[in-house]
Amino acid sequence: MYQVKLFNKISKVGLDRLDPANYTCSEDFDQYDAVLVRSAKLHDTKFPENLKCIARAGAGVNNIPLDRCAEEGIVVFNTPGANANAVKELVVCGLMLASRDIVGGIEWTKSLAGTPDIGPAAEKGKSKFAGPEIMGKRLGVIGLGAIGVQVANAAVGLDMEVWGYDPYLSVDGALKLSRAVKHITDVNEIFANCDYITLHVPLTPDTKYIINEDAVAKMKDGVRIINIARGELVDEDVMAAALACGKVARYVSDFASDAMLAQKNAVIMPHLGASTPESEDNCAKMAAAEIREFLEYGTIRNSVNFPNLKVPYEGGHRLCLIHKNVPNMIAQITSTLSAQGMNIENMGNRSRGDYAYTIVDVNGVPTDAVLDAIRAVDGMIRVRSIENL
Ligand SMILES: NC(=O)c1ccc[n+]([C@@H]2O[C@H](COP(=O)([O-])OP(=O)(O)OC[C@H]3O[C@@H](n4cnc5c(N)ncnc54)[C@H](O)[C@@H]3O)[C@@H](O)[C@H]2O)c1
Ligand SMILES: O=C(O)[C@H](O)COP(=O)(O)O
Repeated sequence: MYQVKLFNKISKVGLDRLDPANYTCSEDFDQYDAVLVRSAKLHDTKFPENLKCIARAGAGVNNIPLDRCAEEGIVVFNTPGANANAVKELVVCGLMLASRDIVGGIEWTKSLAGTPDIGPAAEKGKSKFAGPEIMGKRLGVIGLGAIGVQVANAAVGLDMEVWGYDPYLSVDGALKLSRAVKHITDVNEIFANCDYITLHVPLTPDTKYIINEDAVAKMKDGVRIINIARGELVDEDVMAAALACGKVARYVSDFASDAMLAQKNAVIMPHLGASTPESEDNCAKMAAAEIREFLEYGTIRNSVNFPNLKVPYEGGHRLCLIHKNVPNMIAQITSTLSAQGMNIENMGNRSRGDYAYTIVDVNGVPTDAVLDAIRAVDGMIRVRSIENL
């Protein structure tokens, strides 16, 4: 029986994919084999020794200590693209919120409740909330991954002129991107030329404060910025000053902070990007499938800290080995197994940065002595023997 610790509320549709005959899910476990999480911060969480994997039902993994997990042989997954449509829809809404003062207008209209002749009174005040159309304006999309591509294509459909920047654009992303999107290779061109800028990069040490004093100084007066990606991508001191002087006409963000809530021209939402039943279900289903494939077969799919690897199972007993990516590991694994009298029926190996993953199917159930001998190989991080495969 595998125990799955829930650090956030996870859609039932996903939890239902974890067969109760083999899995129990709870928020209360101290010992657990797997974690299901959304945005809960795990940096200060001490993980139990039996934790094997963490599945983030969502895209951003900045809430998870990826390096520590890699060192401890804990595989971290996310669910690429599973909430991209939900975010794209909120960004389209964000373009409108960044244009006309829709929120201010709604609040003001509410304040008229009970006013005699409310219709004409509302008409009289509406010009305060007017703003430009997006058609024909230039939108800069920074980050062309699952979300950025969808946002860029949707904005083309709304007759915007779209510029896109992503130095690591994948082949898949390029194939999905509308040909009408102008590919930009220097982010400063986006800063200098766009009327609207939307952020779709992960939060990493490289992207923190991508919107900083230099970037804002290059921007057009009255630029409108949408940030449904992460609050820390924007230096809020800089943004507060830019909003106060009108350099940035409006900032639409999905991340609350006192500094931004104090700004008249900031529209702040409570991290609503992925909060649709469809995307919550999609993310939870994908995350549950990743946990099952890993715990039951050793397959790694959509990991953010280990290589992906699937070895078709054709019989034998499966060993899953997480180790350092250093010379001689495979030779040591195979020679250790053969010294213990075991034959390798099938195997696969992939590496990623400092780490590697090997799946070995052997011709019998390894004894504790065999497992201990493999554990003793220099550079080995974790040895798991899959029972009942
Ligand atoms: N508000 C929400 O609820 C919500 C929901 C989903 C995702 N997000 C955020 O959006 C981010 C992006 O999500 P995604 O699903 O598109 O992820 P993704 O991994 O598919 O795309 C990220 C893209 O950013 C690119 N990138 C990385 N560094 C870059 C840089 N310095 N400049 C330009 N591009 C760079 C990558 O090459 C990749 O194509 C997530 O990491 C998360 O922080 C927020
Ligand atoms: O990175 C993500 O997927 C989003 O920020 C969604 O976070 P949530 O699952 O906490 O809504």
